[in-house]
Amino acid sequence: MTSMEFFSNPISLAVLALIVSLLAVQILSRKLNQNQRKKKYHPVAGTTFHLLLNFNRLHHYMTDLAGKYKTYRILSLFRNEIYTADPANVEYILKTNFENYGKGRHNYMILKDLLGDGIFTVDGDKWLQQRKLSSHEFSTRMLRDFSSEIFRKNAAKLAHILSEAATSDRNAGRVVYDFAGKYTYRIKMRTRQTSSTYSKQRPSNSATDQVRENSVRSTGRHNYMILKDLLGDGIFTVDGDKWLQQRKLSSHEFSTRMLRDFSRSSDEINDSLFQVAFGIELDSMCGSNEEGKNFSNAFDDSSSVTLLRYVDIFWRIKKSIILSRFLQVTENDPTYLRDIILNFIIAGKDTTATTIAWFIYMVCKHPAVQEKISEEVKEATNMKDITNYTEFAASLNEEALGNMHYLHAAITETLRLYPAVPVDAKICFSDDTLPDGCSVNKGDVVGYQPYAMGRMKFIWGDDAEEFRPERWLDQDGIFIPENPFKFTAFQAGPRICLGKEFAYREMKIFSAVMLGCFQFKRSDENRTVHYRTMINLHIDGGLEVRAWHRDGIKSII
Ligand code: HEM
Repeated sequence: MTSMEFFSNPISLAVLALIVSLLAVQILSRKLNQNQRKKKYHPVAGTTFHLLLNFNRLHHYMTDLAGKYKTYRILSLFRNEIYTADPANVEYILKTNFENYGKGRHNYMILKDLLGDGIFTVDGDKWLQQRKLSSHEFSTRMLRDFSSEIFRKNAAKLAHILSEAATSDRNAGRVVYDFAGKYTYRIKMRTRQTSSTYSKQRPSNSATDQVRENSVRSTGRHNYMILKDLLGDGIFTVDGDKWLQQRKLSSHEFSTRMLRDFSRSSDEINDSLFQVAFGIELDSMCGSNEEGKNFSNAFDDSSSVTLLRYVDIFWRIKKSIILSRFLQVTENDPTYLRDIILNFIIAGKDTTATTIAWFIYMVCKHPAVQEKISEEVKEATNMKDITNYTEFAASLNEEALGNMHYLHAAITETLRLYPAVPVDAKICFSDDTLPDGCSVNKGDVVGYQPYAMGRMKFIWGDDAEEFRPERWLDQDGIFIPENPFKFTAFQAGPRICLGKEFAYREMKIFSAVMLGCFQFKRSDENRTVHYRTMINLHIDGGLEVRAWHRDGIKSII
């Protein structure tokens, strides 16, 4: 067969094509193998089974591994997990290649039942939108002043509780820890109140708007605007067709014998209404149902705030600055607003509460630090004799707080050793190589470890495990922040904690009031203090302390 005949024969051409493609596959796969062989991976330190076995002391276990390997792999059935304590790798995943490491579907599926589509669970545009809106809210002077006022008020309240315990010389119990929790719970109630109020804003379309316009005409726009946030388009706010429709429906319900008989058995109006309408027993009279009590209080507050609108000519301005941007964005999706709010509650609630508890634990272990903070607080507030807790708390203005460098350092040192978020996992979106030269694959979990990092000698020196606030101060006693990729308690990069300043303000006000007025000791110095393994680093079983009035402060109003 001549070459001409060979190339014009379809069978020989097909055979040739087959041989060429087989060769190509062989060459490619050899190259791929070579590449794979060239890839370097982090050392395997264990499996998820090992993490499970060490669950109760998980952070100790992971700290040991980080000390040994800096970055290591944990094998799991479905995906590799890579944990790093290496600041260069941390900077890379949190900042340099930020786009490639996010919450991902894995985190989203785990968290979404609790946190929905809030800032903690989403990536990309949805995250950016919430980040932008929240950053704006957090940077307002109004939020700063408003929150400081609440912190000071509640810190004074806490001082009264502690004073009572100190006077009666009984165990101050878990006052510190619980109060922090309760305080945030208050905020939660406020937020809930606001959210339930505002979530009454229904998705609007032109038809419903028209009905609304018509039905409010005779009540007067004035009343409607004042009442609609609390009462929406209910029977109290509307007229015309909308009122008639609700009136007819309710009259029918009210006239049924069943309703009459059922409601007769209840002897308290408020409660009965709830039971009748929704099947929920509020027990607002005896207060046995905590949720019911809180709901009733929140409802009363809403009612009072609504009435205030009739006399407060600034109510529209106030409304427009509270959550207004969030409301605009979520107008058609009340669930989204709920998610956003819930994420903020989760973000701010346990983080500061647990940190204050660890802080008190630390200053009990280090009485000299406790004394130094107390001195600093008195100096910064110019208060030699504290005679009134409320007055003292009120003296904790921005300037005074800004001068408390040692307190700032002690709180930061607490967070270095006991970070509220001890480990934080991202998902790798596409194959990548970390700065240490090791590869990570698409879908791998890549986590940084604030708890382990806070204890690494290669980051903090030989005294890494010691509580030493001085490490944060220069020779003039001025606080010097650390590289955020080494001190990762607040995360770092574009997704750094939004509430960092807010949290410091809150923690400094509470600590200043507590240590300015009282001396603390653990109730049982021999009891081992350990964390409980959960998302936030809680003290297992809480912290029991005793409080004494500081020199000269005995009975205080
Ligand atoms: C000691 C106190 C706090 C610590 C240690 C802390 C720590 C953190 C950490 C580690 C993250 C990153 C979580 C993640 O993306 O997986 C974070 C995010 C966040 N924190 Fe904080 N936090 C504290 C207090 C607060 C407070 C009081 C607020 C608000 C009132 C707050 C609001 C937020 C928000 C909104 C985010 C999400 C930021 C984003 O994804 O862009 N935090 N915080």
